[in-house]
Amino acid sequence: MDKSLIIALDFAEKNEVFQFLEAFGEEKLFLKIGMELFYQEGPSIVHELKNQGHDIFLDLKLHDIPNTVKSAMKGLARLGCDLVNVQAAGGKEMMEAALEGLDAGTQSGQVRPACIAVTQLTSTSEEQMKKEQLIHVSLEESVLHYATLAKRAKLDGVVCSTYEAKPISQLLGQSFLTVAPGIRLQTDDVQDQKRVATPEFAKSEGVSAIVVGRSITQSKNPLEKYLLFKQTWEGVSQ
Ligand SMILES: O=c1ccn([C@@H]2O[C@H](COP(=O)(O)O)[C@@H](O)[C@H]2O)c(=O)[nH]1
Repeated sequence: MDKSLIIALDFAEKNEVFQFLEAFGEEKLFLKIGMELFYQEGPSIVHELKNQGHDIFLDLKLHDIPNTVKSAMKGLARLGCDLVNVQAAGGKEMMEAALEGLDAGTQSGQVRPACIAVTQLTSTSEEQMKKEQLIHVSLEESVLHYATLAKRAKLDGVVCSTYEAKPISQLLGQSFLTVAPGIRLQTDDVQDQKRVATPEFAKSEGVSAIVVGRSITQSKNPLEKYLLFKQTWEGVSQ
């Protein structure tokens, strides 16, 4: 998990996914399945990609009453994904219930999926947060508050932007995961993202894993673009 480059497979159907993956040959990837793909294809897409040897982040951002989240997580644990998530705004009790569900659904001999909490979406600016969520502290304080709740609930880490990763690690320790979407190369379009950073900056801030979607998936040459991200993120030349 540490220092992973996670590709967000925001596609409408599995044919597009398999066509996209063809360019990567036998390379084992860390893939993120989000709402768009999961709601169309269901659990079978997780099984198919796991069977190909990829690691899976199932990004469904659960947010409901504790009992519902616990039951849902029990089912998700059975899918065998590696990483799942909840919305920290659901509260500590809900996050604890998520872990109980994951523990209950994890088969013997398998490892429980890691569970992280979304703090403030990377598409949210401080101005929006204050105006629309009526949160009257800085965005960083809000993220640190949610991260602290997640840590108290014994989650494995959080989804945050690159800008909050270092303060989170300083406050909650290096082993508490910081997974950062909103990653772009300098020349990429930021689209709907607000708190955006380059992979170089994410690396310098000690982010645990970066999530990259459209900059790779909508590129004319996805493999070439992936390798560019990978080189700057991992510092490995291909
Ligand atoms: O705060 C968050 C939480 C999740 N995401 C997800 O990450 C990817 C980012 O895609 P890009 O195309 O690179 O912008 C996407 O699947 C989001 O659902 C996020 O962006 N921010």
